[in-house]
Amino acid sequence: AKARHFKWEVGNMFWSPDCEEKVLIGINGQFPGPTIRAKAGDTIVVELKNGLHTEGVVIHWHGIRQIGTPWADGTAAISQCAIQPEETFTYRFVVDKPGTYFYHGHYGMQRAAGLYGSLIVDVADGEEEPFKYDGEINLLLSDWYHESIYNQMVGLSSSPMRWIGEPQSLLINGRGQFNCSLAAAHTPGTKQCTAGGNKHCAPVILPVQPNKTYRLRISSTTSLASLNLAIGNHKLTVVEADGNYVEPFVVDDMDIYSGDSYSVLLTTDQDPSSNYWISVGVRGRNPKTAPALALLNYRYNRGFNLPAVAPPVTPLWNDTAHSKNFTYRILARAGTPPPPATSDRRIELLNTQNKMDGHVKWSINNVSLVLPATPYLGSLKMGLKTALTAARPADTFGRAYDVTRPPTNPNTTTGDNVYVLRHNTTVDVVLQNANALAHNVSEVHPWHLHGHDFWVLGYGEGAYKGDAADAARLNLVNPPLRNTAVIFPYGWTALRFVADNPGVWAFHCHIEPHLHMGMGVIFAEAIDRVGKVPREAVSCGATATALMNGDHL
Ligand SMILES: O=C1O[C@H]([C@@H](O)CO)C(O)=C1O
Repeated sequence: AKARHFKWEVGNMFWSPDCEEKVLIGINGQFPGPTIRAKAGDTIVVELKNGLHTEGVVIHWHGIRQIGTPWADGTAAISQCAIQPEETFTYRFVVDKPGTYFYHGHYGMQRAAGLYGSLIVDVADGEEEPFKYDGEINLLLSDWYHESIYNQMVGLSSSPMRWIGEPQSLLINGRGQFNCSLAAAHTPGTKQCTAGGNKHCAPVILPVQPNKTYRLRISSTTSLASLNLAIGNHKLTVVEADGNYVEPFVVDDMDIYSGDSYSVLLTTDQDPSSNYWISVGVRGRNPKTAPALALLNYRYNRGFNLPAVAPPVTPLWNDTAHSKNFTYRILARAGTPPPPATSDRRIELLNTQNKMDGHVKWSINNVSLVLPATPYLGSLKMGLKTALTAARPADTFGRAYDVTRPPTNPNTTTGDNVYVLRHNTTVDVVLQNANALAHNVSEVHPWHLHGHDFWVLGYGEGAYKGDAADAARLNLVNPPLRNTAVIFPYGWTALRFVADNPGVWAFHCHIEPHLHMGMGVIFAEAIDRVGKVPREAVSCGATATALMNGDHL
């Protein structure tokens, strides 16, 4: 294992991801940010300089558990103080497990401003992946809005709320099409996009050799959109999800929610005289965004040789049965550690869209998450009295709540939503979906846990009752290990994890506007066992004051 050093500077820059020039947040003048490639067991060292003019920044290493380094998790107000303009913070952490990961901003809505990139961990020297392939292709998926994140945040926080709406384009490796289609010949009413030369928005062309097997690494850092990916004529064999091997299964198309990552194997066994479409479309919300297209370029065809046939059609956005069919097929590969047979605590989290003084919020057991001025990791480690508000949030919600209807009295409060977890306890979380404020609306929410993988024990329809029928829906034999799991409309999802990583960890809906509107909780885990927090992580707010007054970390 070795240490891999990176010197990065985050900055605003003009960029045209879909050929419309906007300002986004890039790294070292690149968008998306540089890809980190490492081997399992390596230490990653990123010296991150904040080159933004007037705001803080942090970077979260999505899927990396940060075992023993909770201060490097990159969550503003949770694990560290935001890095101020011109300041440098050094992230130092071990990538312990091979897999497909990514990194992104975790302060306000900076992820949606383009602050993201890929993080790929290969097996350690001398180890082998449990499947074979000849080459690799990386697909980092995102969605893109033409309105700045500042407009978006003000709109979401206003009364009445101004919703951000659907994205203007979907991006593949930071490139998308707006107001034109690569497949205009098959898409009535659209203009043909051109080859693009070296423009930021030049279409993605992925060269492959015939009769080989490729590992496609696919991850989604979308702000809002749930995606579906398909490749014309080709089947996909799913082998990895969120840095964990899954029992291989074959699909024609796959759903990818924000926060998910996958590896799929693709064999280039089709007619080599043609190129093939890679199509990424919207699921789960009535789409207003055109699919993003890229080209699988069989050598030695010209790269910009458009397929004669239409791109694969994205399944209907509200075909939830299709989504469930895909998700339920994801099971742990043989050899994955099974979950403990029982748990020590069950936390049931009812997700509701809600109102507060005319503002629209998302709340969890009727409390909407608000982050504090002083990050939790420092304030809890230093034992500051002001770290937590008086009441701990509830472990359950009223069984009488009707999840099939809008809230009868939409009236939420805000709170810190900090759940205190005891070291090495096994925790079950049941995420309960419900009807939103409007009638007959219940949305998909991908929940992401920091600091851990969890086993996805099962899914159910309607209200979770915790009875024998619900228990029978749980898989304790080969549930997949993941860090992101979806709750389907009007349904529930049950997770299990072991609280074996002291730190303060966010657990939240990965939809950027929903987190902004309060859709998350915090797990404060075995704080007394957290190691020495670096000063740079706590040099703000009440922890800075305490340090000046001679308190110790
Ligand atoms: O949080 C949300 O708000 C809007 C809508 O419910 C109100 O405009 C929407 O689609 C969300 O996901």
